[in-house]
Amino acid sequence: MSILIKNAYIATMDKDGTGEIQNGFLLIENNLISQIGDNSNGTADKIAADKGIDKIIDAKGAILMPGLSNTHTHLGMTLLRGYADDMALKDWLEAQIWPAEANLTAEDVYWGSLLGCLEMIRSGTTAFCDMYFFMDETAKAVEKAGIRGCLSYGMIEFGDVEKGNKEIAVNEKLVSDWQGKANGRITTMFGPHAPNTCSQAFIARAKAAAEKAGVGVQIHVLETEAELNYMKENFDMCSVHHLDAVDFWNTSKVPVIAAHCVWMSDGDIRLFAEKGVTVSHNPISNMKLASGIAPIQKMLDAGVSVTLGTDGCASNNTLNMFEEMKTAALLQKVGTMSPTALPAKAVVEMATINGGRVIDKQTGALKVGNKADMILVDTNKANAAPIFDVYSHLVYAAAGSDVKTMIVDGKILMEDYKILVLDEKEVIEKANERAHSLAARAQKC
Ligand SMILES: C[C@H]1O[C@@H](n2cnc3c(N)ncnc32)[C@H](O)[C@@H]1O
Ligand SMILES: [Zn+2]
Repeated sequence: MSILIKNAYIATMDKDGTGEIQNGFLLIENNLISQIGDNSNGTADKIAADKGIDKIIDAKGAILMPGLSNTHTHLGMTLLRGYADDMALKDWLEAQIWPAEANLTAEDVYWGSLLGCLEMIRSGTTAFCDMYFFMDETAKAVEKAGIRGCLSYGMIEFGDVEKGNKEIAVNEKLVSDWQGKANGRITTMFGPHAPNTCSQAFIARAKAAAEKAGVGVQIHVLETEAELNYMKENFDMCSVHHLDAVDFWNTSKVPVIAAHCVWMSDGDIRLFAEKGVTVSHNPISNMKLASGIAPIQKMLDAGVSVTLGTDGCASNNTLNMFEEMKTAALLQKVGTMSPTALPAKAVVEMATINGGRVIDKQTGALKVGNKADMILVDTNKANAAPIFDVYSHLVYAAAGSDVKTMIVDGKILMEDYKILVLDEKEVIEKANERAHSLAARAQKC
């Protein structure tokens, strides 16, 4: 299968390469990008005449860019969108979310995950990094929807060794069953939940298991001031140093993603930069739960690789990375009282190349040899006139609903706003049904 995209404004997001191409073309052969370049001399038409191309997309009036990577989700939780709002994290989890999740079934997570995939396709996310339960179901949804997913099982052990053994075994099975499946679109990680819900010994075990399996690890860390205080009271140090004591942040063997990182000290930031930890910044969730403002500009200045995530749909309440990009930029500016903090291009890099490469090294930028994961953003829109700077447009003016076409691993998932891989109506209906049934089981209704 070959796809030739022509007449596009291309934002390659290739940090060492091309940058932007005003009138560009891009050739996809099988699942890889095989050519990319300037089309002002009609190169695309010459390629089409020379080679038999299966599909030609005229992208005039659109921005072609890498698909967005959402590096922190709980996809099955999409069923809990709007289930409990306007609460602080601890209360929200303990009084509302965990009791609801105690009633989850595999079928709930399957339809919740498919709904999440649908929303991600519609709003430009080609890859995501997940931590949840019944992960076989999320894997099946990813397989069907055609996007890219890095899946971990959310392990909560609360210092119970027996429970810890079971949790590790479940995550190990996820890795052995799904790593590399769907032509490599599905990858896996280990997901110890957080330093205040899992013991230090358990988190160290999870890291060792990840290294043994050759997959990454992801964790929530320093999300709230309450976590920081709890760690200081109980261990006389913050979460970052508590885990550094067992060498958790060492990334020489496998990648480590730290979600939230709101309450990081300057020393914690230096340590993450030295160790090569990837941070997943979740500004909307942090604002909604009033967790605080992560020092993202400081992290970037220190050389930390920062990416963007939505968190679960119940604390956001969407999976829309365009909203996340705009919020990230605005929050950092108001948080530092500096309008130069987190400029637009840095935000787009967080959502594309930085996030992409932690999920799959061959994604996140449009360049020859990378996997063909990309989107077309429609600029035939009132909110897209005029465009003086493509990054400014993408962060401050574009909407997730401007995404008109998505290709993942060389396959078209949405073309001209039409979803080709899922029955949209069925997914929405079934997800609604499962959500209301879950709420009834959890005695919410
Ligand atoms: C994997 C586990 O993480 C929970 N979860 C969802 N959102 C957050 C958050 N912002 N912080 C911590 N845990 C969260 C899920 O509800 C699930 O219980
Ligand atoms: Zn989370």
